Amino acid sequence: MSTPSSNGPLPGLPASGLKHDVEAGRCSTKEDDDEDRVSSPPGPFDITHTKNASIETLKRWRQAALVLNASRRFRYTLDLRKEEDKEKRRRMIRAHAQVIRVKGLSHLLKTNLERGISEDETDILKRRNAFGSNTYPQKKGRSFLRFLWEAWQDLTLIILIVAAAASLVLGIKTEGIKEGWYDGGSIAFAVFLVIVVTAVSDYRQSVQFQNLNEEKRNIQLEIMRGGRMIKVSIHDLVVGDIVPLNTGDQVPADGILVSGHSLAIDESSMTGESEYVHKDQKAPFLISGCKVADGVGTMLVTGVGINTEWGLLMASISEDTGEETPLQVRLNGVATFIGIVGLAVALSVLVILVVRYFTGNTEDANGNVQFIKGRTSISHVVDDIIKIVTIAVTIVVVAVPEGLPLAVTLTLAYSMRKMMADKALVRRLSACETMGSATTICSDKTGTLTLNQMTVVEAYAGQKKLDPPNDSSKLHEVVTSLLHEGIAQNTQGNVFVPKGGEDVEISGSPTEKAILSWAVKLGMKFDVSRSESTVLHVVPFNSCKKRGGVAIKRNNSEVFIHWKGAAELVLDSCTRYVDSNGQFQPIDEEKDFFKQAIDDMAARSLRCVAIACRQHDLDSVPADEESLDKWVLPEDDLVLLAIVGIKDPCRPGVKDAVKVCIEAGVKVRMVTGDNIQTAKAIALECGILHPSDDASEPNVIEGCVFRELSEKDREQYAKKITVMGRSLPNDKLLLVQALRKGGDVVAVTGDGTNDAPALHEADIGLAMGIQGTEVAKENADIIILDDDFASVVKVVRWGRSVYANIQKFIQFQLTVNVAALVINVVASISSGAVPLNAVQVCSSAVYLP
Ligand SMILES: Nc1ncnc2c1ncn2[C@@H]1O[C@H](COP(=O)(O)OP(=O)(O)OP(=O)(O)O)[C@@H](O)[C@H]1O
Ligand SMILES: [Ca+2]
Repeated sequence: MSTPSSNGPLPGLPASGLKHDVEAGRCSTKEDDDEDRVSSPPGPFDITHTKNASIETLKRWRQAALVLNASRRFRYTLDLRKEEDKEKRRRMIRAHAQVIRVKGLSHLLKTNLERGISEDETDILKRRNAFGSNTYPQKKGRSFLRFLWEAWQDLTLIILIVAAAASLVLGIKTEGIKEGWYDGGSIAFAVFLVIVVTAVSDYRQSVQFQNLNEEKRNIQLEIMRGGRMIKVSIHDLVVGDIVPLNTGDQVPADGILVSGHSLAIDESSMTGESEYVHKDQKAPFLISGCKVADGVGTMLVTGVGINTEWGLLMASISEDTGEETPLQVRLNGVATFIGIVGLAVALSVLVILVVRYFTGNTEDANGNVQFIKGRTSISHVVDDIIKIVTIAVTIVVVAVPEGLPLAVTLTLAYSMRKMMADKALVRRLSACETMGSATTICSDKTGTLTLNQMTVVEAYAGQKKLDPPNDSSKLHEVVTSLLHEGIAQNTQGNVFVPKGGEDVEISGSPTEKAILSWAVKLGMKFDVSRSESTVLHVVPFNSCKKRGGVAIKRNNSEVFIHWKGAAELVLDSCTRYVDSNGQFQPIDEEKDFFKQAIDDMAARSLRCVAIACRQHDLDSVPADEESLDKWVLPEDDLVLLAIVGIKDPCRPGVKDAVKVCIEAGVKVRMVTGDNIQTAKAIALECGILHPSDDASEPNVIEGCVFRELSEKDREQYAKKITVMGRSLPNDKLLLVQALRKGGDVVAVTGDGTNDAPALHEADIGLAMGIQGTEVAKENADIIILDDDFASVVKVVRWGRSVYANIQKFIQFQLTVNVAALVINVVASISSGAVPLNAVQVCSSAVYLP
């Protein structure tokens, strides 16, 4: 498509009049510009760069996207006769507009849409200087003084501060400056200690959370530079980069869609709209910070860092880490309650003692009545009353458990630090304590219990088993070429062959990588296979469908549809297979053979994927872009090409970790999207299931059975489920809901976008740090940085230690407080003196856990 600079005004032409705004340093669209032109302004690097322009531009762009259809339609609907004709033209132009727009932009940004920008450092540096880097200034957290100021604002401490002041005054008054300050001074010192320690602990926590957020934001992503996929930090992204988007990713910068299939974006973080927004040629603008809810695509980065709306938002908010955990809230309540009780008791004692004093019921050390009306001097009375008040103050001080809230804060901070050291990134402090009471863990299989390092170890192609699996010598060329075509085109992965003859680099999801590298060993030339046909439509793999497909048109105009997905499901849609002579044969008699092969592999814990294809009439392929985008690829009447068994070994350490859980009374359940047989085999391998266990329903269950149950039955079944296979994302959610209803405290681990609802619903959601998608992490309370199930167990352990520590401290604190209170009250009423004074009790109260 050439640059249509000479096309002149065209009716209904989308406002793709991209003009490079030299002042703003980026491209903008002129809304009511009827001329469609892509002007060629100076290159992107001789442009000055201003900050707010991108947002303006973005807004204008959004409007522009609306203009693409709405306003134009109004202008031209007046002439009804020509309407149909124009609509046709419009549709055609719209289809091309995207290409023009992206081409124009990529031209301006000196980006190759297929290969990305070059890997040359100076080029990247130039881009960074011209457009900024993809970072934004952090808003500073609260200062230490702020924490200090907040630390004393607590009812128990206020009571103590007042008591300290009263005690100081009374003490000095009765015993003189030299000895009278002891009581008041020691209370003040205890209060001071509590305030400082609380502030220091809170401050450290806030700094820690800030660092965590920093770490969380530093997302690693794969981008295309110089024709190869490379892994970079999100902060290293520059304008002009080509970034592939997959389900679950976060849009890393502002940009425009280059190409995509079924791409749905969750823009709720920016717009508050919970509906997913479909992105295609008509709405190609991608906003930084939003999440990919479904589909795949490729974007061209046009704005980074502070020049995006997301960047501005991030720079203007500071994460609030001041939330109190439920345990903190509860214990604060307890402390306040005890404080109030102490206050009430002290007041009653005060009243009783004063009444007894004035009614002549008290005696001094010599056994004389203290107060005789008309005889006792005023100064004597004042002295005696001060003594009584001192007793009351001491009772208050003794009763207030000022160390209690502090104990929780410190224990939580301690556990959190320990969890961090054990590779668990705590996003919500409350998760630390909730984790301690978890009664069950629902874990997914792939990546958590297994290593997620997949290799094809068995393969059936044509009618026979390949032994070794990458021996293609006995394969008929029809099978080989169909396989090559299907695998190369039907993938979200990539194969890069370095020019120097080094090892090929394969990127993509672990499953994709395994299949691609298998195909490479079978002799597939990725680039060649891809160039022999063009992709018409893609149905990206997702966990609901458990298969992914692609429609391609060969250079000789033949159309083929390739599918790849969960083996037994794809096999069900197959009616034919290719035999050893390259002939398509009906599958009927052989179906059992293939079924047996799948069961066999699954029983040996292999993940099975089937590859199949079918031919399609060129005539029945949707003609225009719009209906092509909505084309539902036929899934039936397939020809089976191959079934592969992929090994994904159990993590070392998982078996022990599961054992620890079981011994600690935490039930481990496996919920996986994989084949039930594979799931069972892995469950046996890592000790979730014992060979002696009953492996029938409902212990081992398929997702489809569970989802059909009534709500009540689900609750019954859920308790017994140990392994759930072939589950849909929603099944996991149903299980968590059922378990919670049954009274369990549920922890869920997950990595995929499909796990997000369950992670959110769980009492504690744990997302995987390496394989986990951004969506999963966003919905989790804790991120397991090394993806290892053993780390999950460590989190449980530290969570429990929070409870154990606090329990011990409460026992200690309450014993001291209640005992001291009772002794002092009884003694003060009976003898008019307190045996335990503030110095004694305060010093024990600030004993720190
Ligand atoms: N890229 C892919 N292309 C085609 N089929 C795939 C692909 N990835 C996985 N599969 C098939 O889909 C099945 C289930 O995938 P799904 O995403 O639901 O589970 P998972 O998330 O990988 O597993 P788990 O739930 O244990 O983490 C797999 O058993 C496999 O057969
Ligand atoms: Ca998963």
